[in-house]
Amino acid sequence: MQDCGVCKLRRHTGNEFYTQLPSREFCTCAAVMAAAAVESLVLKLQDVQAVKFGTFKLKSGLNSPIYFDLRVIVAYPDLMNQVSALLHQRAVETGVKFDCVCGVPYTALPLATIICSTHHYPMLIRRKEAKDYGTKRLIEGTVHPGEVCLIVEDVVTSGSSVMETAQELQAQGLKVTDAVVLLDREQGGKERLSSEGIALHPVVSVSQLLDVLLRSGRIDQQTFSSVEKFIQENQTFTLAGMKEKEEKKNVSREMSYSARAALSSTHPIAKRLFMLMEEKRTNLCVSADVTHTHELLELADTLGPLICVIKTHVDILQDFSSDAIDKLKELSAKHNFLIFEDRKFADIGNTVKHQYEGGVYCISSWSHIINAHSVPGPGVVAGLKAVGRSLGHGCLLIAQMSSQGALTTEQYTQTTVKMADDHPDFVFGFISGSKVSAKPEHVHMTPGVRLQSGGDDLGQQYTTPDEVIRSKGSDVIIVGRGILSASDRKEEAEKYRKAGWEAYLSRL
Ligand SMILES: O=c1ccn([C@@H]2O[C@H](COP(=O)(O)O)[C@@H](O)[C@H]2O)c(=O)[nH]1
Repeated sequence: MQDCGVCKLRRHTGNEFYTQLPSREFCTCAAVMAAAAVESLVLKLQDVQAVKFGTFKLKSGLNSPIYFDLRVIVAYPDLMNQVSALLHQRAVETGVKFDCVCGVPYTALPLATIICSTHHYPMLIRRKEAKDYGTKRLIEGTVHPGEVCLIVEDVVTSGSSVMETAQELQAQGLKVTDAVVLLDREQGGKERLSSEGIALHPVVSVSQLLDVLLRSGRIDQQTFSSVEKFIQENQTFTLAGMKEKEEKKNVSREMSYSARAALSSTHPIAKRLFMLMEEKRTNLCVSADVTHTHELLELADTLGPLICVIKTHVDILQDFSSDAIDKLKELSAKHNFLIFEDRKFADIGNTVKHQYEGGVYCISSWSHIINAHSVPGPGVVAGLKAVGRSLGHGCLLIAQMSSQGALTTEQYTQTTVKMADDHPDFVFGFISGSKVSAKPEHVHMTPGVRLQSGGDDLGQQYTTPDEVIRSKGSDVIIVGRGILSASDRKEEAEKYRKAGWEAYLSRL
């Protein structure tokens, strides 16, 4: 029986696991066992040349007296298992609650795989670059928006790789609160991540590593001191830098429509819409809820230069004709706006396919954009996609409704977003009261807009253009009676165009 130098308790050392502390006392307490595990790990890492001393040019251009190359450990299965176990243990010790795990590409990918396979967590894989075919996803695996994802990394210097992965996950609606890392170089990564709301939990810090190597005679005092000095003098995160970044963040909070058009993952219809919005300086969609085709065409011609989209309810036209539709298509080309038939498909895939393609209206032959409720499940999208995708059309899913008492709950909205994520080749955005997807390629269009908030006597609720675009983060205002009931529709439409556009500019 001896006293433990760490926990101060008297413990048996007999046949149990023990380690020799620097103070030459023995113990089996958890803290000492952890210290022993770290010590054994550090020595093994040096044995396999994952830790090197000398002069190494870093990505930043700096010459470093220490270099970590954790890629080599894939050649040592036992070490891979040991590292994975320690990373997992670190996450458990910190009490982090998480639903899934994502490794930072590439070195941490096999580590995350071992953790997930051993402890039965669903894993997500982050691609460094999107494929230019297939789904074009940047995150592979099943994403459940709202779930918490734990990030796993091998080495952290500035924290930027962890941050990039966190941003991709967050863009999919996941929460990222914690990251576990094998080795923290203590150069500001922890502080930087903490400033972004992510707690970093290292298994070993560079100071611990240097201590172990010095104590075990693997490095001399001079090497120890030169690395310590390098770390102190090469911090990547400062309070001044953070303040500057905060200031920049406040100035530039949102991506422009044109930047979003340029993203490779943006759907062709969304690209066209973003580009024409920027070109025409308008995010106004007029809801042409009129009952005669002459009025529809007059509206399209008069308001054409002021709008990005004309929204129709073709089934309220009393004199629908394919001739009128041909004229509407001509006006769409003349004034460069898109046509959106607000049909709100909501049936099984086979039925919506017929409704979209055939019947009296042959919607797929003239409408660039259609929309659908997600309530029937993914079949509704599959049915519409079977018709519209090859025609280059796109679909908006109804994630929220503007009417009082709408049944579009938070969970319904999230499931709708997931459905959109599963069909990026056809669904390019949402009908919603606010931004429901963090993906910049998604377009959000909001109905129930008027210059004065309020409502009608049938449950419609109105929000102002500024509130919709600036505060709620939507992209397009859909205005019907706000314009249609004005004595001068063109003058009124210009007021909405201006209000919507100024709100957009204010968030850039
Ligand atoms: O949640 C929704 C979805 C669609 N609409 C449609 O938008 C217009 C709004 O017309 P206003 O005259 O501006 O109220 C109309 O065509 C609705 O069918 C919506 O209002 N809310």
